[in-house]
Amino acid sequence: AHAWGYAANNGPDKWVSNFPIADGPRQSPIDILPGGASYDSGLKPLRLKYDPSNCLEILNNGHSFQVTFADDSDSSTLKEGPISGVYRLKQFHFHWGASDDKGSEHTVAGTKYPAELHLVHWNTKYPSFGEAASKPDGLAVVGVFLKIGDANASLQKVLDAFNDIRAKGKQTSFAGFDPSTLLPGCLDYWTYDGSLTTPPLLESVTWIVCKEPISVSCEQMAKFRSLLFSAEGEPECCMVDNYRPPQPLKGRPVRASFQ
Ligand SMILES: CN[C@H]1CN(c2cccc(OC)c2)S(=O)(=O)c2sc(S(N)(=O)=O)cc21
Ligand SMILES: [Zn+2]
Repeated sequence: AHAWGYAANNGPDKWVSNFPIADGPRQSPIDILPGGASYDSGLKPLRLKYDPSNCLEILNNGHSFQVTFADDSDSSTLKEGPISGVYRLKQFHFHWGASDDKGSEHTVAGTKYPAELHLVHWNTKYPSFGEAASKPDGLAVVGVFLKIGDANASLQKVLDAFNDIRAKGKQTSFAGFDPSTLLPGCLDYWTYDGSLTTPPLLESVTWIVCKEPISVSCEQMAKFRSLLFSAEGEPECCMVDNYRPPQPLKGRPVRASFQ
């Protein structure tokens, strides 16, 4: 069986054959309707504390690129917000389009952004990431939209590492990066119960989607699109449109931390 991807023959519409949960009750992403979200005054502000010394490496996994963090202590964590307990940062990655009119996974009243950042955290009530990944409260992913504007100096540090990871399977050390420099100034968010947006599509994610986007320049978007889905020695295939479209809400409430 060929591996999953984003092409016509192995893309989002085909995932259900190997991952039947693709048609499950709490799939992600979704189209967020601000008018349909209910303000919940009980929602706390997000409490994010990241230690740059936990930053380990950057790798091209053939679906996206990700920056991986050491998660053997509570030094890079997400607390409060809609969650209870302590969740540890495992990795962050992005999804983007072939052009600036698409690329995000979540949409806001149908609006697509050119890219979306995901910061993946796991619940330390479970012994490991792998254990947590299959539990209904196992993961918490903070989503941040990218919008075309000024060049983003913090993002540029990540893009400068791309020459070493152009092809699938390439990785290189990446140290001392503080992911909080990728967060918007305002941390107002929407939250709902969902899933991973890629196989295995596990329904274990508390989604926390920031209302305010961060900026990215056109030139920086071009750099994202210079990565390859393909491995060295294979026909080159540009890594673009690595996003799953919005999935049915199926009656789920979407709460807002702001009025
Ligand atoms: C390939 N992408 C996923 C890889 N991971 C995963 C998760 C659980 C189990 C597993 O294999 C058993 C792998 S992951 O947790 O790093 C995430 S987070 C995420 S998203 N876009 O919803 O934020 C997609 C993936
Ligand atoms: Zn993602």
